Amino acid sequence: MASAQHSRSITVLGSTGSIGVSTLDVVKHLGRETFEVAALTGSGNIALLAEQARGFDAKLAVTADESRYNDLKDALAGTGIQVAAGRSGLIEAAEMDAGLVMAAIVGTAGLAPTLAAARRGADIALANKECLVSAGDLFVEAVKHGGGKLLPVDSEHNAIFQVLEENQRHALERVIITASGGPFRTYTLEQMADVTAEVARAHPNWSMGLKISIDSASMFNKALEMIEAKHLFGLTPEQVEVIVHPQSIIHSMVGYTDGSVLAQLGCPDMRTAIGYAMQYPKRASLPVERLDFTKLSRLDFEAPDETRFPALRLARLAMTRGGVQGAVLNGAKEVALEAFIDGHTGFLTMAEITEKVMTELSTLPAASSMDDVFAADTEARRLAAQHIG
Ligand SMILES: NC(=O)C1=CN([C@@H]2O[C@H](COP(=O)(O)OP(=O)(O)OC[C@H]3O[C@@H](n4cnc5c(N)ncnc54)[C@H](OP(=O)(O)O)[C@@H]3O)[C@@H](O)[C@H]2O)C=CC1
Ligand SMILES: CC(=O)[C@@H](O)[C@H](O)COP(=O)(O)O
Ligand SMILES: [Mn+2]
Repeated sequence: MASAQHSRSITVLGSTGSIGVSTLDVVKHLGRETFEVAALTGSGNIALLAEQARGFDAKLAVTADESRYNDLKDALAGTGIQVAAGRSGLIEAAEMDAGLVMAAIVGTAGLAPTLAAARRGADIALANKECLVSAGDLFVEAVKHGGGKLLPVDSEHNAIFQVLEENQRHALERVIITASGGPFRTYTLEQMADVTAEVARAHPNWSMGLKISIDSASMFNKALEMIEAKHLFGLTPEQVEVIVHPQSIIHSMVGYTDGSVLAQLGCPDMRTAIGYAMQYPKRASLPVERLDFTKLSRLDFEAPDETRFPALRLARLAMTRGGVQGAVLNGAKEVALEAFIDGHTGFLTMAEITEKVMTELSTLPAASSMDDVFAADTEARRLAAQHIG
């Protein structure tokens, strides 16, 4: 007799964002018998958060924005769904008893709640690359210590995770991370100098949140992903390669010592990576577009240009220096990115500011605890804000 399947409980941190919405779409597709929703968190988009909480029968809904607590409370009045707000609300959501937590808050704001989930032993489906960029091996250790699995969601890392067999790790030579090159792949530095956030956010292949879209345009997204790969897969900086692949069909590759290169391909739809992380080690059946090779005219590859996209060089510097340099790079970049979005600084200035701060904080000692990571992040933000003026 077939045994009844118990559904797994999932919490989605950042459910109102691009990854969050795709995650709930996968949850809906897989059905109640596969996943039930524990907690959902958002920030400013209260209407969507309340709609999701009702639709998925969540136990808890949290807005990160304390000033919106009453709005959320009103929107969920009479439903029996618990409501919370602010940093403590995010931690409450992360600490609820869900076996799987999708970490899809954008930026360093995602680190503390994701850590809380990791420490209590949840499996972490990790979209929030900033956790690994800032906290590096300390974050990996926290997940290991908690006893949960670390399941990469970022498309490139999910691709590597799909093709990297644990019993072949001894023969792993390199990972080759693909980069679309973003909307300014063919621009000169002069052309990039005057671009606006509105133009920079238009990614050629992926539909994503505002910040990661602009990071793709500056290739800071790829810079973060290089550092993310180093920590996720225990690589040396030299083992992390980047290749520009404008079509975003190959999501990344693994090169072995026998010369073999294994790749994962698919249409650019995050539900594939999300579904793989959610159902690992099984595979879900998902309603995503299938690759039609007869319609793919070509797959192109170009060497990355670190002069036009200095973020890549800064990532290599951060990886080589080690310690808290990832936190410094990311903290400074986040402040510069906000300033660019608000029209207070230029597109190219983002890398200039980040590099200045990395130079100023180049001798910070390695982190022995998360407090050191948060301190490095705070100091990088303070200096970046000073440079912006
Ligand atoms: N989008 C993508 O395809 C991919 C994204 N990623 C990574 O996943 C993460 C999420 O990206 P994405 O979904 O695009 O981002 P979005 O901007 O679309 O969504 C961000 C989510 O975080 C919430 N949020 C915003 N600010 C805060 C805060 N201060 N505290 C707590 N929650 C907050 C937002 O709430 P609200 O909207 O209600 O304000 C929203 O739920 C990022 O780290 C990104 O780099 C990685 C690979 C691909
Ligand atoms: C979908 C995803 O994982 C993004 O990180 C995407 O890869 C961005 O594309 P590029 O940074 O390569 O332009
Ligand atoms: Mn990615």
